[in-house]
Amino acid sequence: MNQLIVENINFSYGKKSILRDINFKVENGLIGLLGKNGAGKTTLIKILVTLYRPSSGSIVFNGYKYNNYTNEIRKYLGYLQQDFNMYKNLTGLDYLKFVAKMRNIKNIDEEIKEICDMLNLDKYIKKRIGTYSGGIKRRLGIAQAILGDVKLIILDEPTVGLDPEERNEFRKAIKKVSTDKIVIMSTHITEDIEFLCDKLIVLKDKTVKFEGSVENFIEYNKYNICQEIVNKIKFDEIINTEKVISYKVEENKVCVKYIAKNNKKPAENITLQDAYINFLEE
Ligand SMILES: Nc1ncnc2c1ncn2[C@@H]1O[C@H](COP(=O)(O)OP(=O)(O)OP(=O)(O)O)[C@@H](O)[C@H]1O
Repeated sequence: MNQLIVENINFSYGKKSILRDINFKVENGLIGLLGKNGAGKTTLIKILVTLYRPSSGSIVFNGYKYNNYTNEIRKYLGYLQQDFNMYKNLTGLDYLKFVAKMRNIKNIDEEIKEICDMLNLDKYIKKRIGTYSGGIKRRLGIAQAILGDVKLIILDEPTVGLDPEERNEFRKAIKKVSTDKIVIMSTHITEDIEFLCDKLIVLKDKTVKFEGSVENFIEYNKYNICQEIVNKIKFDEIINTEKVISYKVEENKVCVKYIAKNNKKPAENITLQDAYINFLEE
């Protein structure tokens, strides 16, 4: 079992404090890192991939302390950055071979074949990257991130710009990859992780405000969400007086969910998105 322990991390850009007392512990599986735009996800990711050094705190991966064993840790790291771009004139296969050589991988052909099978890339791999759709490019991005003996994979907003079908393909691929590795994926889109991630880490006010399962996150928030089925007149009243999370029009009625602190009858069928909107309001 792989293990990443982050303790009391602080980080500032100059005098601007971005992350404060970041603590969490993760093991194998898919971990969703959720936070609003600007919450500090990319900054935290750059620390986790050893590009930035925190001003204080410690990170330990499988017993290796980040500050003391940066080179060892890099051998186990796979990273897909937010603005990932590849050489358009290379084929996917040439690109993966290039990455494999840089990482000193021995059984290059075997390993590339295995990864392409897993990510359904075989059909495209001999074509030039310039001809790929956004979704295939992103899957090639994952392929390069998992080549070799990587055990900690970090993906920064990997679903941005993908259409719904590509998102589904991407989700299937990433779930497969995360069975025997730690995969941390940042996003501000709750749908990306709702039914997939084994653990959720939510960044808010510069720190980790929640760490646990999606189910626990929903449970934690549900007593602040009220659901009512009302007529349109009542709905107009609610929308003017309450913080509405979501609503659905059903014939002459509207099913509306809104924030209502400490309410004894929580809404049913609360989604991660509903819970997250309430959490951001707190
Ligand atoms: N190089 C930098 N110098 C100064 N401030 C920065 C720098 N990079 C980011 N910031 C600021 O740090 C904060 C956190 O940015 P970061 O990119 O880590 O957030 P994020 O959660 O990844 O957001 P997004 O989803 O928009 O990428 C923002 O206020 C941003 O403006």
